[in-house]
Amino acid sequence: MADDPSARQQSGATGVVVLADGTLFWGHGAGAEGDAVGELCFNTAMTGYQEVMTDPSYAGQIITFTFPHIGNVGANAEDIEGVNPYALGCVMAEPITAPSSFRSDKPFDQWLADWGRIGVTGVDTRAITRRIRKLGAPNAVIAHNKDGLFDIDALVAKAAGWSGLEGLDLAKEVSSTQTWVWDECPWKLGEGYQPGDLPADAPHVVAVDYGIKRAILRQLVDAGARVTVVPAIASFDEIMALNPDGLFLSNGPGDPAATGVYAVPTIQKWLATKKPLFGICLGHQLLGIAIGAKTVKMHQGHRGANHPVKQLSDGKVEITSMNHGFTVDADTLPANARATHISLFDQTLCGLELTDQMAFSVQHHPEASPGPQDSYYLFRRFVEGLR
Ligand SMILES: NC(=O)CC[C@H](N)C(=O)O
Repeated sequence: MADDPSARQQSGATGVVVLADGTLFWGHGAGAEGDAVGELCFNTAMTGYQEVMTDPSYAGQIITFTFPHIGNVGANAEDIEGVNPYALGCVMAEPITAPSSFRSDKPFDQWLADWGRIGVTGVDTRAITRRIRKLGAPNAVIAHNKDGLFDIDALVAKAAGWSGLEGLDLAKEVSSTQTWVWDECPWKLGEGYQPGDLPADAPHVVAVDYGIKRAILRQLVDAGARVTVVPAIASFDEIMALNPDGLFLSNGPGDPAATGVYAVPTIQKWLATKKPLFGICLGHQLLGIAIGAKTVKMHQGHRGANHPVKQLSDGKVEITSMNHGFTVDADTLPANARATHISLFDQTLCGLELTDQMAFSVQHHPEASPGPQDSYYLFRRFVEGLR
């Protein structure tokens, strides 16, 4: 008898996560209806689901939240890291929790729907996480239909037919296309985001936007830098025309090797000026490639807000926020670079610096949002180096 996909529907299910190998995780749809294909990952942060969803580095990815109380602080217009959600959707264990926060404008479910993002709740997120840990991050489709109508074979084919994140330059897609000035500091209770108000002779940082998080921009300003943001494809000459004291390379989505095709020549020209450089996450990976190191795709990636990272100079451990699926292979660092930080979860490289000029980068997210603030010192170190 011919296979009947409808026979494989689960009664009452309005949402499903479909892996490329045909594995199905049934649940209840939330947010927008429809389907989206990308890489399925997991994030272990206990707070900050809205920041996570709007981090441009999550473009092309579907996030499984391992923390069950998603929705408890609702959604607002302030806690966003990019202009809209970049993650394709999210998978949750429990129904979305009703908001209980004075800062909430709307329930998370409504926010997802308003932005056209799909959620699936009631899923065994531990089973997904165990599977990713064992077998790596799969390509998958997340789908929501309020009548429970899914063409499973078509969804499996869509997941299996997606080319995957490797080789994908997504930075160009999420980057701003214009040059703009950022002048805002972190948020204060009762006051909101603070103005930068920096003197005209404060050091000037040009930040290359490969998918930059707003929290990074706020930390740079808070550390005392005037910041101009340029598109990912900005040329060396365009950057130099802004007369920067330092260059910042942002976080961003996709495969660093693919973005490196146009980013690396610009970075190499900057390094030749010997002026300071600081990179975060994708920016760290791009600096790595620019100095001749190699990046590799990780088995499962690091995504969460509790990742211990050791500073190799003094053995200090900082608890960090992370979101990456690629890593710089420490064994490929050139002679004029050294490892500065490593992950205590798997010893992967988490920071590097050049020994003959001020250029350094970290794989984790010192700006947090969400996550611990142990690594804020890196922004001060960079901006002090510009004076
Ligand atoms: N947050 C980031 O900048 C992510 C960098 C890169 N896209 C990765 O997944 O490793």
